[in-house]
Amino acid sequence: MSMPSTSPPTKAPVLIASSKDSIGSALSHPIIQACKSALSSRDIFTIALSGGSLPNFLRALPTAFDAAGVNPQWNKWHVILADERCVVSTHEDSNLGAVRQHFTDGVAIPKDQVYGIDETLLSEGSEAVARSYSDNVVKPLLDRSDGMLDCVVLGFGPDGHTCSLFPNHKLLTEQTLLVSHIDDSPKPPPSRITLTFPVLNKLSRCVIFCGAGASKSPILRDVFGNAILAENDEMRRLGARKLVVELKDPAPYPCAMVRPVEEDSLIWVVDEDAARDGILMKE
Ligand SMILES: O=C(O)[C@H](O)[C@@H](O)[C@H](O)[C@H](O)COP(=O)(O)O
Repeated sequence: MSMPSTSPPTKAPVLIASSKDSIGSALSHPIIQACKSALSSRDIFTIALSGGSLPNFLRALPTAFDAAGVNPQWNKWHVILADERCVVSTHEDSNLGAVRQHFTDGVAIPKDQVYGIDETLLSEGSEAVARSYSDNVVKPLLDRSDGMLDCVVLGFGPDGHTCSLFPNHKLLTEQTLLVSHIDDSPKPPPSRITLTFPVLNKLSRCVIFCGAGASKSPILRDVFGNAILAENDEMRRLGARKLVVELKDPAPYPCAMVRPVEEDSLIWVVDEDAARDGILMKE
């Protein structure tokens, strides 16, 4: 289990999958570790998931658990959304819809342990939706999980946003709310709810970033400094390589501002296309 630390990390491991097709198995590795660690201490595994391209990568999880010889104990999983668009779950923009379609509908996580927004509040606006998600979903799960989410799996956009925390937006300075609303998201749709930095940096045992494709490469180039190869046999088996990279200061984008203070609690998983100009050239 990770030990509390007093200062944010200055380095992070990066797993580089050989292609977009194999990123799911590389991503599964730290999720399996987080799940094992959580279930060895508690009877519950709490995980927050982004939307975008991420849910599709999670399709690899059941096979990866099998290959690792680890029982996922799906009935103990509680899945929340790192951010959600203020739409009903059947809408094509719904992150819950994508998470269900690509991941949770295919495994034995009880449906009532995959937590969407309260759609009856949509007519009242995004602030009411965010408050309800905080009070009725996030806070109770934190209580059941000894005060911290076990695992948070995030995407990052070509502008460096993560969750619905966008560059230069006032939400970057939110200190109090666990879940906030946003009505001017530069990425459509404009109305959303999102976990905030207090959750990502103080109340998360493990944060995993995942992204594929050349559009992510300039972001990685700005976020990371020097890289050192830290390959190991386990990574080779997954068709991936492991580097340890410096995190540049000051953090240039919202995704780089995620620096959970627990030791070994931040990891990035990308494919070769995303890493090519941003990381590999610094090896
Ligand atoms: O609701 C959202 O818009 C997502 O949760 C968002 O934060 C996403 O993770 C990034 O935009 C990366 O998306 P891609 O992986 O599709 O580039």
